[in-house]
Amino acid sequence: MILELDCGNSFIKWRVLRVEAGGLIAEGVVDSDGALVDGLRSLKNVSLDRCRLVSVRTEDETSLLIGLLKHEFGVSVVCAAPAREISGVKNGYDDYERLGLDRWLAMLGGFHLAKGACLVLDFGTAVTADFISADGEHLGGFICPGMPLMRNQLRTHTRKIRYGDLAAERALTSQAPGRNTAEAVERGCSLMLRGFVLTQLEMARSYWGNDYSVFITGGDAELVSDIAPAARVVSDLVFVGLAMACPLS
Ligand SMILES: Nc1ncnc2c1ncn2[C@@H]1O[C@H](COP(=O)(O)OP(=O)(O)OP(=O)(O)O)[C@@H](O)[C@H]1O
Ligand SMILES: CC(C)(CO)[C@@H](O)C(=O)NCCC(=O)O
Ligand SMILES: [K+]
Repeated sequence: MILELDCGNSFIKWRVLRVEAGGLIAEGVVDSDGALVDGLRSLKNVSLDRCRLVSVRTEDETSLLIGLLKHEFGVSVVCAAPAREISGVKNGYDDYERLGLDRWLAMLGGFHLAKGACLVLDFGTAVTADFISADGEHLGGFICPGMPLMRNQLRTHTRKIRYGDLAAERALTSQAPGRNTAEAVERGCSLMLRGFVLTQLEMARSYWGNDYSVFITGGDAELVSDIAPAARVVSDLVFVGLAMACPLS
């Protein structure tokens, strides 16, 4: 069985697949290396042989996790690495090694599924947009704060913006102007993301007319998916790209 990991800035998304049929055996989201090991240990009838992972964490943090996985489960680990070109997608950064690997893999996955021009939007801790033309050329992208960062900046830099998780969750059941702090902040930030999506769609249309696909991924995808009805929400887009960048040899 193969363990796949997407190590983001706040969470580690993991899943276990059967090697032959590629069938999903288990999956989860955890907030620490320790919680990952505990989660994997608790699985019944699972024996891990190999692991492939992508990380946007520091080299030290990633090495620590790889060491832990080797020690705990005896797996061999392959790590996605920066590349100038994979599967017809050409990295558009001036310095290709600087492009976030989660963005790169989501782009590979998107272009593979679209078989044409595409816009890839990821709503995680950070929000990213990337444009890939029909010939696989990465035109570049955008990075801005995601929902958790926007919310926390407001909390950190004001005295009186304070509310709990339950209020936050309740606030997001509507888009109407807020009548309390939680509603005002949660809906305000949600509208920032939705406005961002509309701007990206406009830009894509200016490049490609109607001839492009949109992919939305990341933990907060559901906050914006209805603003782009033609978009495909693909929660495992990074894993699609991970399999392309790190095929089982
Ligand atoms: N099951 C879940 N577990 C954790 N976060 C979730 C879940 N479902 C939705 N979210 C939301 O997703 C966001 C985090 O997104 P995601 O997990 O894609 O990225 P991340 O690992 O934090 O960051 P990065 O963009 O660096 O990969 C948070 O705002 C969180 O509230
Ligand atoms: C932008 C994030 C944080 C999104 O997860 C990640 O892709 C990253 O750390 N990227 C490096 C910077 C860049 O892509 O230009
Ligand atoms: K991500």
